[in-house]
Amino acid sequence: MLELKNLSFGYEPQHLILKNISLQLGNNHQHVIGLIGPNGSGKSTLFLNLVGVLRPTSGQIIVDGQPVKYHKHNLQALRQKIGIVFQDSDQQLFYSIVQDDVAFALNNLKYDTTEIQRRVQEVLEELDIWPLRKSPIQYLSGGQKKRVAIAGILVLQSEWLLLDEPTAGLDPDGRKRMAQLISHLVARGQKIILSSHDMDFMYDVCDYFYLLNAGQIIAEGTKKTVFTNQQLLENNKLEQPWLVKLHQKLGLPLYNNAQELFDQHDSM
Ligand SMILES: Nc1ncnc2c1ncn2[C@@H]1O[C@H](COP(=O)(O)OP(=O)(O)OP(=O)(O)O)[C@@H](O)[C@H]1O
Repeated sequence: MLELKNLSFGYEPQHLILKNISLQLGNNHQHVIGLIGPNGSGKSTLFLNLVGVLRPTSGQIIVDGQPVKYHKHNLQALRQKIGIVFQDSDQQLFYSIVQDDVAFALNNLKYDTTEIQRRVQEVLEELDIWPLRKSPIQYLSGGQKKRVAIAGILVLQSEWLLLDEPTAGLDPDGRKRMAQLISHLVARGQKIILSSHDMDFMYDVCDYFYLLNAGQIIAEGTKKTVFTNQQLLENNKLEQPWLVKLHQKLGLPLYNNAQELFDQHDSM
């Protein structure tokens, strides 16, 4: 479990971006946790605190009962426990050949060569980019780069995966594949925290939400609790997902995802 205890953070100490956040992630069968909030509310900053790239100004992060320590070897262990995929894939790719890039962290951690090859192949196949393994990264499209960046984290087999704006720049097919990838990862036990402004996507894939505004968690709950509260969404400049609009404006049942709606329609 990940726990934040009175966590505050400021890039400058006198100007706090995250303000006294306390929460427990991974409780109550939460598998895909959505972090939502308007631009500049602190979502990426919170992610960077969770993976130890940024150090809280005050308060603590506790991972499986142990407070995070910021020595180099502790941070290396933390990154094997919590992997992050940045919004901008260019931030985490080294512009080498795909398979070398994906193997980079495992090489750094001095894994055995056979194990590295096995994991890299497994993940590239899983993400459907095995045919690209020998391609130079600079020749890939944005969506392909995103998958390579995810592959480079998945090979670490971390318990937690943080995805910052995973659908940014993806076409509808890429977006659909991302949703499929998330459900596939969750089915095999991966815990995911993701942040996105695409509320339809978030509604589809997440099972619990935290709403961040001006560095504070101002609401949390299931998709039903958060997304049927129109005032809360308006106050925080968030779009209501189309399935919730169908429910509230046309009186349809509140479906969990589009597939549920279409299955229901087909069986009529
Ligand atoms: N490196 C930095 N130095 C100083 N201030 C920063 C830095 N990075 C972010 N900020 C500020 O911190 C605040 C929160 O930014 P952050 O990127 O965490 O928000 P966000 O919720 O992820 O936003 P968005 O939805 O636009 O991606 C903003 O006011 C931003 O200007």
